[in-house]
Amino acid sequence: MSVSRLSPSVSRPHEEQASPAVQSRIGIRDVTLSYGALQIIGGISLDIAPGETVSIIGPSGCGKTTLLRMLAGLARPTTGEIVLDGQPVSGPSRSVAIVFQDYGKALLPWRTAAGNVSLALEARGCPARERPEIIRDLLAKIGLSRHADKYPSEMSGGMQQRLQIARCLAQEPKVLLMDEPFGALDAMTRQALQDEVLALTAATGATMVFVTHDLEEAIYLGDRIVCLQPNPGRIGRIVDVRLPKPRDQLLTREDPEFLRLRRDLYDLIKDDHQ
Ligand SMILES: Nc1ncnc2c1ncn2[C@@H]1O[C@H](COP(=O)(O)OP(=O)(O)OP(=O)(O)O)[C@@H](O)[C@H]1O
Repeated sequence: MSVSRLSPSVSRPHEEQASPAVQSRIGIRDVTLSYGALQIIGGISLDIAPGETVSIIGPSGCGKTTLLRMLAGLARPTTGEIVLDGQPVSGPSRSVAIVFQDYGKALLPWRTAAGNVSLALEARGCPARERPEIIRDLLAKIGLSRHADKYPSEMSGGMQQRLQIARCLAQEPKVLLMDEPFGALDAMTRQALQDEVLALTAATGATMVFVTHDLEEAIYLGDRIVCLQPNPGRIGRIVDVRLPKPRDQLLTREDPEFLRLRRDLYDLIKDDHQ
């Protein structure tokens, strides 16, 4: 499905568009996490609808990464459970992909761009004869067609991050978890990648949880924004983003609703820091 075929809609567009095949529902049920006596996450419950994008914001140390790691099956809740399509998450799964900010560490330096994407295909048992075409398509989608034979060290930060995203997409994840993936990139690259990720999740129907410190990014990408509060990490507020889709870097950011949300969230974050 091409993104341009998606009709613009307002409230909760993810529930109104035609459903692509791979959508997944996430349930976070009374989840706590403690390291020894220190409680990091204190009782979070949240349902994330199939195909929905939820942005997570909150002050440093409030547990955003920890929550994402639990969703990915990389950390276990101390109490409560995470449920993916009705099944408790008990460890990492190929249907859940995670993109970290630190793209340098996520890529294999001894493999080319094509080789790094191939890794995900190999892991999901994709036959060797089918891989070249899929790799070509994915690299084209993220604008790296001409760089297939380059090694990560020969690529810019933005290119490496796009490659990490392509590798995650090769996994054909039902759930895409992103932990400040664009934090280290310049503004133009960041906006281009925001649009690429939105287009790709719209096309595949993947459910996305996106952690960011950037309020505008949270609004631009999200169907909802979850604001976490610290000590221990818990949900302070959930904000619906009723902005038309597909989003547009100029029109969306000029929309009065966007500006209202930005002001609201700014006030909220400011209050949390006082
Ligand atoms: N393995 C660990 N052992 C002990 N404490 C930990 C561990 N991992 C994280 N923490 C603590 O848990 C808290 C939440 O960390 P987390 O990285 O989830 O926060 P965050 O909201 O993602 O922060 P930031 O915005 O700075 O990335 C922090 O106080 C951190 O020091």
